[in-house]
Amino acid sequence: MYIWGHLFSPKPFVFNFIKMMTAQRKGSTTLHTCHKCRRTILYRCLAVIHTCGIIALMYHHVHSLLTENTTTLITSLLLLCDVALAFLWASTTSLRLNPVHRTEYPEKYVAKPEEDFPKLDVFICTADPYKEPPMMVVNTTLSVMAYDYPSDKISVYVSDDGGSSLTLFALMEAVKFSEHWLPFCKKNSVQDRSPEVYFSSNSRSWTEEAENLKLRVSSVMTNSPIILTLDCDMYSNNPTSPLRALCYLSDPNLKSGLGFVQFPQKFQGINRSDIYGSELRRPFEINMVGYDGLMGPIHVGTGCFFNRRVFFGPPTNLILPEIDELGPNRIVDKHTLKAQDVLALAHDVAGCNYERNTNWGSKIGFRYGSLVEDYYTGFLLHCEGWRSVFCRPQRAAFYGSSPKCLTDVMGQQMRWSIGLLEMAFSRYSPFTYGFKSLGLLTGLGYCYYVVGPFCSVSLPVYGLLPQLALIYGVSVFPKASDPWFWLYIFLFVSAYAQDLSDFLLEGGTYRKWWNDQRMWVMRGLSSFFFGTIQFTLKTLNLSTPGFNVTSKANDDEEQRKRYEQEIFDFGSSSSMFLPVTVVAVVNLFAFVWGLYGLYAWGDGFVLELMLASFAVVNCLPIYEAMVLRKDDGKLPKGVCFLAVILTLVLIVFGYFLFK
Ligand SMILES: O=c1ccn([C@@H]2O[C@H](COP(=O)(O)OP(=O)(O)O[C@H]3O[C@H](CO)[C@@H](O)[C@H](O)[C@H]3O)[C@@H](O)[C@H]2O)c(=O)[nH]1
Repeated sequence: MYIWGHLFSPKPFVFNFIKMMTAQRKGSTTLHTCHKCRRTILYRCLAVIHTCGIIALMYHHVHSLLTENTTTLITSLLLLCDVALAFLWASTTSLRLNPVHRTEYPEKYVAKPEEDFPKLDVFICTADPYKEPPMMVVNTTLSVMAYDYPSDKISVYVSDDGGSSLTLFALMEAVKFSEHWLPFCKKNSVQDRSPEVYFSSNSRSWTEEAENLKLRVSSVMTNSPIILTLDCDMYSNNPTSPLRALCYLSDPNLKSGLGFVQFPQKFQGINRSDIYGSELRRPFEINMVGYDGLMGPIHVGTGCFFNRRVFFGPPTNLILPEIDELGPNRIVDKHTLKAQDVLALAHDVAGCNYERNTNWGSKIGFRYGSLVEDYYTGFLLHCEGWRSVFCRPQRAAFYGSSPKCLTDVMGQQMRWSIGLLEMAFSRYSPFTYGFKSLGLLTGLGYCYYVVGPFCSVSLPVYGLLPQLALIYGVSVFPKASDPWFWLYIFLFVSAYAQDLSDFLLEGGTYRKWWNDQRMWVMRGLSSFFFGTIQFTLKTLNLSTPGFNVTSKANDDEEQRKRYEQEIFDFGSSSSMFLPVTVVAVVNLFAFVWGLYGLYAWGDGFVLELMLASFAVVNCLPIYEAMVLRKDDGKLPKGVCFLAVILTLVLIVFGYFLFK
């Protein structure tokens, strides 16, 4: 672990941007404001109507089960899937009932005396110099060191789980460079403080263990009351972020119970219509404003300013660590920083075996037990009674890099789904734990993520069963002349319309929404599907899924071109896409067959046909990658061949099910 920051000579800090804004806002002393989103009333009304629709659908299923003997298995399967989807809808809706938007006024903070600027420890983690190029780590480090904040109060702790000499060397060079870079940025009011971004801009104008170690070492050396956690690729894009966080963390009305201020994750280099849904707008922005009106946003691992006290028990019950030097309230004299005994202790608490027989990871610090340690830790902190705040300045606070290859996107989501399943089946499952302390809406909101992998059951059923039924002329949905037909239409339109409006109201576009909803289905049929299998194998002790670091490097020129041209890249190891390819082929077959059937069977299969046509439109990139493309990003012949074989097997299986 390397430590930089206030080891440099302190430079006077200049708040040009802030001074400018101060002139505009003299008078009021409020550091932040919060207002409810205007859509709230409409959303609440829609929630009531949609709930009635879901109850009616359940009644319809149960009634069919009791009265129609022939389709018991099919109706039971559809009922099961609808229960999972209804729960997913309910958990999303809990986040639509009280969304809020906040504004903070960092320009007012600057008027405060210097002692009101608490010390800030920044934790940056890296693990793999191939997937996370050292220059990326350097840029992130320099960008936070150049915050509009007293330099002598910032300490940066970088941990490298890969132990790379190259990363170490790059950081040592960065230290030398920072002596020029920091004064330059502040003197010239540069806003892009990641050198890479600044120089490329034409305007010129596992981790939680890696985390607890930094928590202890920083306790010994600086013990700053505020901690910022960052992934190595998340550079600072807004130098006022610490002051914005302080607008909340220093507020006497909030401060005793405020655990953390979470900024959204934003990504650079995403193509125009975001074909892989990489902006992750729903988890990182839409849902966050919903959580913010309840107990506060979930923790998403990076871009988060913590109150150090949050790691030592509930707000009303301080849990002290095993040695006094690690306590959150101890004041460290900066002159002792380089003392031999301090360094020796820092070395000691960083040891691999230090945590044995202690509360680290269970009652104090970041919590162990899931591959989504951020979500897990945030959940337990909220259960302890801590609150959080979502801070989304107009100029994005941080930018990171998102995977640009579909296989990497799916790999990352698969890891998340395994982590979420670990949580779902743990003692601290959001399904069963915490409702009492969190309240119904926040509790349901936390379930939103853990219920996601369970939809990997609903999607194949909805992607295959009605289509196979259509092929054999068996109807599983009501006919167009049946009044229940309109219930299905209503539920589909209502759910999708709400999803679209969420997206548009939080700054998305129609094209991005379309791609995002397609990725939701693709994730369900690949990442979540294989994640569930991996989790099952892990539970049976047959495999141990690890933390496969997401690649942030993008060296493949052809792949980069395809991404920029918005062409799907299925990569070479495409077995991950077998289930979704099978679903694509079955739906195409059912769609063509259903069109013919429309003449032969009349209006009996309108819903089945609509479903198949919706799937076909969504699967257009898959058909293209199977048949029309010749480049390296196409679906390999082996996967296409297997998909066709499996489709035939399913059609034969359908014969026994429906005939
Ligand atoms: O053994 C490890 C593995 C990862 N990392 C670092 O952890 C960070 C996140 O890893 P990444 O591969 O980028 O994971 P993502 O899935 O892209 O990250 C999201 O999801 C993770 C798991 O929920 C969170 O830890 C992250 O903060 C969050 O941004 C990176 O800086 C890595 O260098 C380590 O330090 N040690």
